[in-house]
Amino acid sequence: MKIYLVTGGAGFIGSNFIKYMFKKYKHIKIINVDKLTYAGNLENLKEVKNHPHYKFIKADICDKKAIENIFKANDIDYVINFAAESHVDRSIKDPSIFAKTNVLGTVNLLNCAKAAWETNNGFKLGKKFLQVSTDEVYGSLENTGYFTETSPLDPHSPYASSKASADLMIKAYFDTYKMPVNVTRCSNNYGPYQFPEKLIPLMIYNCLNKKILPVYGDGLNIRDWLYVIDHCKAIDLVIENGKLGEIYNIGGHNERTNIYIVKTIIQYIKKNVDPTITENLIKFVEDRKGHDRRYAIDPTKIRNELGWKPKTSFEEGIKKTIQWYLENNTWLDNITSKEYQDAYNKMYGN
Ligand SMILES: Cc1cn([C@H]2C[C@H](O)[C@@H](COP(=O)(O)OP(=O)(O)O[C@H]3O[C@H](CO)[C@@H](O)[C@H](O)[C@H]3O)O2)c(=O)[nH]c1=O
Repeated sequence: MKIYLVTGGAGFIGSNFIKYMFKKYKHIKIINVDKLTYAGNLENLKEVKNHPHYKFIKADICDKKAIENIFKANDIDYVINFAAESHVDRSIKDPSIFAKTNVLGTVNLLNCAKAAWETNNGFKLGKKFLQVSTDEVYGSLENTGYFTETSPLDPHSPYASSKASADLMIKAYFDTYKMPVNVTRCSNNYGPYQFPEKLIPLMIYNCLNKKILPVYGDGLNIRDWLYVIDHCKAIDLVIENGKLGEIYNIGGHNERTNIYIVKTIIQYIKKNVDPTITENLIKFVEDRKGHDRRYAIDPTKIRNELGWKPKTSFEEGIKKTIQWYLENNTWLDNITSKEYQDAYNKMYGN
């Protein structure tokens, strides 16, 4: 039975991944290591918490002893490193924790995996370390063009730079030690269980609560949106068939401006939930510092090499997502408790 060590599995993408994998495979074991920061929530995993092949360990990926012990106690086959500080605005306010978790945490995981997997004749067969990275490492595009795996690294925010640094450490472990690794670089994800600091869940939550919808700058920045389950499928394929040492870009050609996203959410909620909601809730606020203009992924490589293609269109995915937040308002209420409210009130008033 293959054993997966999933880090950050209590977060948005990690928890969706664990549930996806247990649905798809009967005979796998998953160990979920999560520090449970504000963005991690065991509620996200309630469906699998009693699964006989699932184990949760509360630990920080920077903690050498804790991670070493996991490798000593289990013959881990795959590491999927989701654990990261992921929010750009937070990184602009306080970069240090991004450098620590995203860079040093990754290096600690690499060292522990290397120690467990390396023999005198190279690495044990069948092992793999998959680093879950981001399209933000490529920087920003103007109106045309796409990021490919060979686009130069040009990160701008402390978050993006920390992820690019981690990617380069992965490269070093492949080039120097021939460690079995892959890097995936995905575009913006959305879907159930996303913490409401990111654009889509924040706008849904605020709209439902008739709060201001803060749009940065002119609202014309573009992101390439992918439904989270399509990302999970891509990661599974890269673990199974990705060529060692390779990078795979993941994206579904769903480019939308931020203002389009916000208006789509308003229209859906107005039509289906509360007819009194209007676009008057939109407030154009000060732009994010160093705000990247456009991200757009060229997914040709993963499509041609591994046969991946996204299943969920943006129109379908956004409806499913809004509907999920509507049906799970207790999840939202719990998660948007004190920390969120304090931050919101500080920025925009009550
Ligand atoms: C939170 C918020 C965001 N925005 C804008 C900023 C961006 O142009 C866009 C999306 O913002 P965010 O949801 O923070 O996502 P973004 O900065 O693109 O980064 C996300 O997508 C990346 C992948 O591209 C991931 O690596 C990051 O972890 C993830 O946070 O919406 C607003 O206009 N108002 C807001 O309140």
